Amino acid sequence: MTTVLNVEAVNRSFGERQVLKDVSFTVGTGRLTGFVGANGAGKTTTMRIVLGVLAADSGTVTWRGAPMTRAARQGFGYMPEERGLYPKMTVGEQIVYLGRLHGLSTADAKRRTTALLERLELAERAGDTVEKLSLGNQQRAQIAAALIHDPELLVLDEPFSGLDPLAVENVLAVLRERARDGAAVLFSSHQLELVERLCDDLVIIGDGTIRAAGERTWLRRKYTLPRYRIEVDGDAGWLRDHPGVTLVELDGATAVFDLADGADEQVVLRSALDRGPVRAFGPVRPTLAEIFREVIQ
Ligand SMILES: Nc1ncnc2c1ncn2[C@@H]1O[C@H](COP(=O)(O)OP(=O)(O)OP(=O)(O)O)[C@@H](O)[C@H]1O
Repeated sequence: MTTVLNVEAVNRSFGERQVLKDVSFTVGTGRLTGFVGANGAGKTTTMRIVLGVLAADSGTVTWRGAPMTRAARQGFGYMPEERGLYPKMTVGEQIVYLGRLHGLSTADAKRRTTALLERLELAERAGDTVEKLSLGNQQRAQIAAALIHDPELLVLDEPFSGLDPLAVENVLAVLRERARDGAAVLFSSHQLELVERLCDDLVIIGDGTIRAAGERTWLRRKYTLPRYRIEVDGDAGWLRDHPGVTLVELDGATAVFDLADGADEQVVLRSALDRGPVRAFGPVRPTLAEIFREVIQ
């Protein structure tokens, strides 16, 4: 991965209220980076600053190691929170028009629009005005608008909200293709299960402060408690009296337990094997929702 976007020590206030406090994180090429946080945590404000729609009070945003320029931003794709397509223009015309604004020839813009609408399963709606589309299809049209010029950086504010599960899969596949082709993708979402499933990297913001950031698998390991799950034949109740073990859950043959500092899970496994077959044994990794709850406290 190559880090291309670097947000460093960004602060921003509205009136007396500081809504971003020393916000720092990076976004790399070829990766999907999920930006998660509660309502009002500062996601949209951060994205607007990255896109230059809003100025930071202090701090820097660099692109490929250099200060952000207007030219660099022209190569970005942005799907803002307040969706901005013209309601009375047809979807096809609108995407072609946006492609032209980004410097594409008419022929190229048309060719790309056809391919993109096809890929987003919106080809049949190309001749419809935006106001006639369902909300989910309007959303897909917005995504097409952000993608028409093959942006190097895609910044999407809640791209999955309001999409049905099949549309989520479709949009997700499209974003993955873009990442695979070398784009950097940053998107915000409230849907933690979704973010957990699809992101390579995560940035968690709470009350204007970055609470955790990094590779998803690394974050999950980092926040893993010394917690284990075991499944045996018969009853696992004997674990209750095992040194170093605190039972969290016991359901017949299955148990979840925490280990005291310095205790060795292999000792517990051996004790279990001494009693009979062990069907499953391993660490319990926290879900993103659990990490989120922990770091947002
Ligand atoms: N133009 C503005 N003027 C005053 N306050 C603002 C402005 N824009 C945002 N805020 C405040 O800044 C805080 C952060 O808002 P922001 O929209 O960045 O959060 P968010 O994480 O995107 O939330 P949501 O998930 O609800 O969209 C909020 O308290 C919001 O009310």
